[in-house]
Amino acid sequence: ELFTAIAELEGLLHTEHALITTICAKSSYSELFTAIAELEGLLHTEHALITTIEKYIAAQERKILLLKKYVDIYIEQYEKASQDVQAYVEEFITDFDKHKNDFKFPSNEDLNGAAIALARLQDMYELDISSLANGEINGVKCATELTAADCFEIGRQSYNNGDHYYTRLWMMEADERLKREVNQSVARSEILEYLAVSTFQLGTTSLDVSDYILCVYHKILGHVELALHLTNKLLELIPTHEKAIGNKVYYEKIIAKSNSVQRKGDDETVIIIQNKTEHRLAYEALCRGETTPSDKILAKLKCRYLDNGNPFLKIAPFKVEEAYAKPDILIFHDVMADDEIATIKALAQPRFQRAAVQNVHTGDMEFVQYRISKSAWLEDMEHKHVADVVQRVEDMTGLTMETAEELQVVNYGIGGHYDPHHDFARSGQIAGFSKLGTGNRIATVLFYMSDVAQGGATVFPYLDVALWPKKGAAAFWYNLHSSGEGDRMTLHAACPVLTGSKWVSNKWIHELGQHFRRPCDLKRPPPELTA
Ligand SMILES: O=C(O)CCC(=O)C(=O)O
Ligand SMILES: [Fe+2]
Repeated sequence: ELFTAIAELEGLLHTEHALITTICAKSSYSELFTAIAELEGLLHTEHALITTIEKYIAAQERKILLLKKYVDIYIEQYEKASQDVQAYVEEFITDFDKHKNDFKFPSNEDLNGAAIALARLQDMYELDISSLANGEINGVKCATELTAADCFEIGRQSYNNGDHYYTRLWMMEADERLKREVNQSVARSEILEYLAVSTFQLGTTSLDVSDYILCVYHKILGHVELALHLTNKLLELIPTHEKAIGNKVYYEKIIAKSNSVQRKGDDETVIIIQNKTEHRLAYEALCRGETTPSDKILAKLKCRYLDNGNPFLKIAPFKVEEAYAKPDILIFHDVMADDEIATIKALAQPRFQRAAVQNVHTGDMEFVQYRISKSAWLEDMEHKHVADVVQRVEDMTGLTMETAEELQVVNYGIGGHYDPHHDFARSGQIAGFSKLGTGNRIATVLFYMSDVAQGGATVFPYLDVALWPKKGAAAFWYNLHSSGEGDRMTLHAACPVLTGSKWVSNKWIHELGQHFRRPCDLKRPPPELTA
């Protein structure tokens, strides 16, 4: 800015000089008059320029003063440290310890949770590790590139989670990246150590990568040989590495023993079969947007305006889209305004708690891997916007809100999800809401308070339905048959968020008080649909 300003000023001076020369050279008054007027305008410009430059200089002087202040602090610290380094460091650590709660650092638990979430995303969305490490998701650049040390850290966390499959993959990526790094971010010996151990472990155990995946490792290539090979490489780097020396002896013993037994084949490939259940595969494909209901089912679905006989809604009816029929899943478009969403988010955020579930044996609240999100409850009275939204649910559904639960606001970060579940409580099950004496959760209204960049669909695995979050829209379905029995077909899930953040709010409507609004039906549901 200074550069531009000075250049302008110079130009201005030239103009001014030329003008004065002209004025002096001319004798006509009218011309002088015109020239003076111009000169006045010029003076204004000049004044504005001078003020700007003065402001700029003042700002620079403040910066210099700030820098000088820091340099003084550093000089003081440097002098203190050079007198007695040890005392200085000790004092620093005690001081830091005292204040560490004032800062927010990611804990080991955070790091661990991040590694689990990453494995979930890799698995669910079939992400390629190298592109991920390049900061790309599905060809879109989303983040900065990972260093070998970053990949190593993810691998280390995977190892701590007992996930040798991903440990191996991340350590291999770390090793690849290390080859290209000028300033090596991690020691190769550390990578090799984890690589060897995870290779060995992967061969000896059939492991659960997640609840649903059973990896079967075929011992075609001796995993022990591979682990030994990696350990030898490690020993080339650090011949005195105690653990490696121990492992080498151990692996050699196993190989010697197995050599005396007839080896089955000499095919040098590692085959890992992911043996997921059919249900799990269908769920994952649905989350990736690969499946839809059949054309026959889709052809019957309609869009319509709905006023439920309400005079106000005659003027501005709800825009309703059918996402599925029997069980009916409806999408209401534009039922939460941007300012309502902003209010609800702002009220919920300070109260957010990580979703926890009660342990049936101990009664303790525990964090669970199948539901990762933060949530808070809002009362109608807290804000007009909350009350308005709840009234809207009554208008949309025709059901009373008297016995409904408070509005639950939920936020999912990257990797946040909720595995397939029913919203109703099964008979005999003690869900938190069962104690209310208002009956079961007859229906759900799920508001979308954000779009989601990638992932994060609400899916119904039995129906092949995927609802993609659209800010301001809401989904509605009955969880119970009109007989009062749970409708098993309403099984649904929140797919992991791949990029972006997902905000929703749930309004769970209860049975009590709905008898005239949704009359009971003694006809039992068809047997295949009974829970
Ligand atoms: O977030 C979603 O898409 C679904 C949430 C849900 O099913 C629940 O909270 O019960
Ligand atoms: Fe749900």
